[in-house]
Amino acid sequence: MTSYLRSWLTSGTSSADPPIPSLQRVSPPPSDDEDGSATETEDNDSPPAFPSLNSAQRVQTQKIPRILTDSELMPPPPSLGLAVRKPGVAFGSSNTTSSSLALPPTTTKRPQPASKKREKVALTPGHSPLDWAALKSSGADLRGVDTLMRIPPSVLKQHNKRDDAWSAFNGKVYNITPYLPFHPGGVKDLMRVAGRDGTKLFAETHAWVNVDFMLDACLVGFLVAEPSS
Ligand code: HEM
Repeated sequence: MTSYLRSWLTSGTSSADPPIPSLQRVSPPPSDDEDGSATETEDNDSPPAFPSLNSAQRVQTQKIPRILTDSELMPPPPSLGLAVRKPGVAFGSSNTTSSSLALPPTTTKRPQPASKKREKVALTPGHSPLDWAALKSSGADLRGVDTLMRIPPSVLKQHNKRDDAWSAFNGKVYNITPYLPFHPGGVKDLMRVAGRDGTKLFAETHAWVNVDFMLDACLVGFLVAEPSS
C-alpha cells in the first residue's frame, strides 16, 4: 500500500517539485489491555477518551476560564424599590425600608368609601349579580310591555312606583322594577330616578357600569320629546 502511494505520488513530478515528505508509520495508542488481546473486532463497550488523549484540547484543560458569579454577571438591584417611594419625597432620602418587596404605602390601608352615600348595601339572598344574569337569560318577561314604545317625559313620569318604575338612561327607557332588589347601591338610591331621566345621576355615581348591558332585558322603549299639542 505504502509503495503504491509513493509511486503514484512521484509519477509525473519534476525536479522542481518540492520533496515529498516521507510517510511515517503511526503506532496505535496504548491499549488498556495488559496482554494486548483486545482487537478491533472484539466487543469493547468502553467509550473512547474524550478529549482524545493527545489532543490540544486536553492540553488546555488546565486553563478553564473562571465562571463568573451571579453578582459579577448582573449588578444587584438598587436597595430601594420604586414601590416604596413616597410621593413628594426624593428617592432614597426617606426612612423607607430597604426591601423592595415591602407593600407600597397605598395598599397598607383599607380604602375608605368616599362618602356615606356610596356605601354598598347588603343584597338579600338570591339577588347577587350572578342571580341577575341568570334571571335575564331565563327568558322571563322583565319588560312588562309587548312592544318597544316611543315614550315622552309625561308618560315616563307616571311610572314612578316601586312595582312600576321606569327610568331613562341615554335616551333608552327601562323598566327598573325587576332590577331594584339586585342593585348593589340599594333600592332607595335607584328609586331616586324612577319616573325620570337618570342619565346624569347614573354617570355621576358609577360611569363605569354598563347600563345597556345590565338592563337590556328590561328595555321598554325610547325617550322622545313631548308631542306638541
Ligand atoms: C338602573 C340603573 C343602574 C344600574 C344598572 C346600576 C348598577 C350598579 C352596579 C352594577 C353597581 C356596582 C358597582 C361596582 O361594584 O363597581 C352599583 C352600585 C351603586 N349604585 Fe347603581 N345602578 C343604577 C343606578 C343607580 C342610580 C340612579 C344611583 C343613584 C343614586 C345608583 C347608586 C349606586 C351606589 C351608591 C352604588 C354603590 C357604591 C359603588 O359601587 O360605587 N345607582 N350600581
